[in-house]
Formats: sequence, structure tokens, C-alpha cells
Amino acid sequence: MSTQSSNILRGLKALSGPFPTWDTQSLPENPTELFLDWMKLAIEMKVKEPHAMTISTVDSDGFPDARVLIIKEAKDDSFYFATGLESQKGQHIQHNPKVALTFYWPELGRQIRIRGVAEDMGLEAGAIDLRRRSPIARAVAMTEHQSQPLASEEELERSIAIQEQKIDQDPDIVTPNWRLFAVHAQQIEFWQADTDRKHTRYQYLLHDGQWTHQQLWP
Ligand SMILES: Cc1cc2nc3c(=O)[nH]c(=O)nc-3n(C[C@H](O)[C@H](O)[C@H](O)COP(=O)(O)O)c2cc1C
Repeated sequence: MSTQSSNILRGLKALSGPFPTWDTQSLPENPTELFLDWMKLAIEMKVKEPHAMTISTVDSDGFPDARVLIIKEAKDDSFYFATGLESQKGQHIQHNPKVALTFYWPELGRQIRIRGVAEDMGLEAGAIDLRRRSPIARAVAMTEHQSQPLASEEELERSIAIQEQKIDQDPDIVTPNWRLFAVHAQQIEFWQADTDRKHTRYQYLLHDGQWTHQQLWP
């Protein structure tokens, strides 16, 4: 593909629709309400994994990084996800809690961009989230080595088996490393694709506890 990648990639279609209509005459004052409306439609339209989002962080050198996560809840202008403190993103957030969340639902031609500050919700919130995960997901989380170099598959299997045994012996057991984070939004943009590229964008901004919104050029 390398020599002809430009031809191949430029030949692919993007944003060909059809897309849902978006009535911008009656936008809600609060962006979480609009987020939940859009999420509801994405679920109804059977978008695959509509709750998957990209979270962007920066490391201690200011170098950005991004990866996909699952959103666990959205309420009161805060957006929740769970991860290990030892992971790269966990380290980045402890150094700099400013993050961005991005959703893209190709079937709807919709993108949502959220910028905010991540807050660690503490031991108990992390424990509750961990106990709600499937037994195997819980055992993997409890290995407490996310993002660290892995010497061999055997090392991984051995470590998971140890954690499974611990969970068998004590079904309530958790690791303090697994945490639930809330991203308190300060800016949220809703983007609706248009097949003629006259995309519709509305940006919500939080000032002194009040949300305002404005339309942006496509
Ligand atoms: C659809 C999807 C869902 C994911 N959900 C999570 C999640 O909820 N928590 C998590 O820690 N990693 C999740 N991951 C894995 C992350 O993308 C990432 O590989 C991992 O968290 C390590 O990232 P880091 O090294 O930047 O910390 C998910 C990946 C995908 C593709």
C-alpha cells in the first residue's frame, strides 16, 4: 500500500451520509442534556460501541497522547471513565489533569469534543467500578501493571491466575490502583457533518458556572 497510499486513501469516501437532521433552533442551555440526546440516538441507531471515546492527555514534557476508553456515566457536566493509576494515562493525569474527550459516530456523521479537568473520585468510587467489571476484566485490572513492559505471555497468565484466585477467596477484594475519574467539562463542541461539507458546529463554553453557546464556522 505504501507507494500508492495517497491514491487509495484519497479514493475513499468520507461523510457521504445520509445523516440525521439536527434542529439547532431549540438547543438546550445545558450541553450534558444535548450529549445525552445524541448518545440516545446513537444507541437507537445501533452505532457500534457508541460509548467508546478517545481521551487525550499530555505527558510531563507536554507531549500529547491519546487512546480509546469507555465512558461510564455522564451527569452534571461531568464525564466518567475508569483506569489504573499506574497506566500511562494515569501518570499523565496525575501530572496534568487537563484532558480532552472525543466521540465520533460515523453512521451519524457526528463528533463531540469535550475539554475539561479530570478528578480522581477516590478509593471507594474506584472499588465500586472495579466490582462491576466482569471477573476476567477485574482480574486483569488487579494485576496493576497496565502500560508497563511485559516480559512474556506466561508472566501475564500467571499474574491473572493469581488475581482470579484472590477474587475467588474474597469476592469483594479490589486494588487501590483502579480509579474512577470524572472529567469536569469546561468546553463542549457538537459537530454535525453535512454531505456538502457545510458542517454545523456549536460550541458550549462554561464561564462562572454558566454555559453559553455559539455557532462556529465549519
Ligand atoms: C473500545 C475500547 C475500550 C477500552 N476501554 C478501556 C477502559 O475502559 N479502561 C482502560 O484502562 N483501557 C481501555 N481500553 C484500552 C486503552 O485504549 C489503552 O490501550 C489502555 O488503557 C492503556 O493506555 P495508556 O498506556 O495510555 O494508559 C479500551 C480500548 C478500546 C479500543
